[in-house]
Amino acid sequence: MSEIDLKAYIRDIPDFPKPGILFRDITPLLANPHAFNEAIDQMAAHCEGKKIDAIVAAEARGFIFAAPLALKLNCGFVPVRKPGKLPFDTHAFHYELEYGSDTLEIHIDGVQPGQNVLMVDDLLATGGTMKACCNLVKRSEPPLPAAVS
Ligand SMILES: O=P(O)(O)OC[C@H]1O[C@H](OP(=O)(O)OP(=O)(O)O)[C@H](O)[C@@H]1O
Ligand SMILES: Nc1ncnc2[nH]cnc12
Repeated sequence: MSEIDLKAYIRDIPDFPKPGILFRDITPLLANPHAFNEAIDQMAAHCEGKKIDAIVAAEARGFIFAAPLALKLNCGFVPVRKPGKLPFDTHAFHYELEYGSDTLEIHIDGVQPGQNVLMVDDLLATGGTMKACCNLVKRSEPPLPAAVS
């Protein structure tokens, strides 16, 4: 059992970036290697006994947790990025955020059919980013070829 209270490393900033938003600032946690490591360990503990082939995460803050977790779980890391950043063919999904809207993209071959995928992010607010990532992964599964007999 850890002695580290991870919540103590998350700073609340009222009215950022807009009035009415309580921003959960994770930079104090990232600045402390013990707290950061503990956060990754706790995420990994949730995955114990599960077969995970790939982690999908959205830039930018999702990457911070997804990359070390992928190494720890010995699985692949599939980036979801803002438009125009991925060089190969992409699927795109438009979604609403707590303070705006955005589009995210994934490479069409980022996730292979049949893979067990873990979605990772630093935080859920409306859940819009997570939902967008789920939609992108669903679209990555090419339809099954028609069956003939
Ligand atoms: O549940 P939601 O309402 O979707 O909000 C959570 C998302 O918002 C933040 O990302 P943001 O788009 O601000 O980008 P950033 O990671 O580049 O800061 C955060 O890192 C999550 O991905
Ligand atoms: N309240 C919040 N704090 C930090 N990041 C966010 N992304 C979306 N909503 C957020």
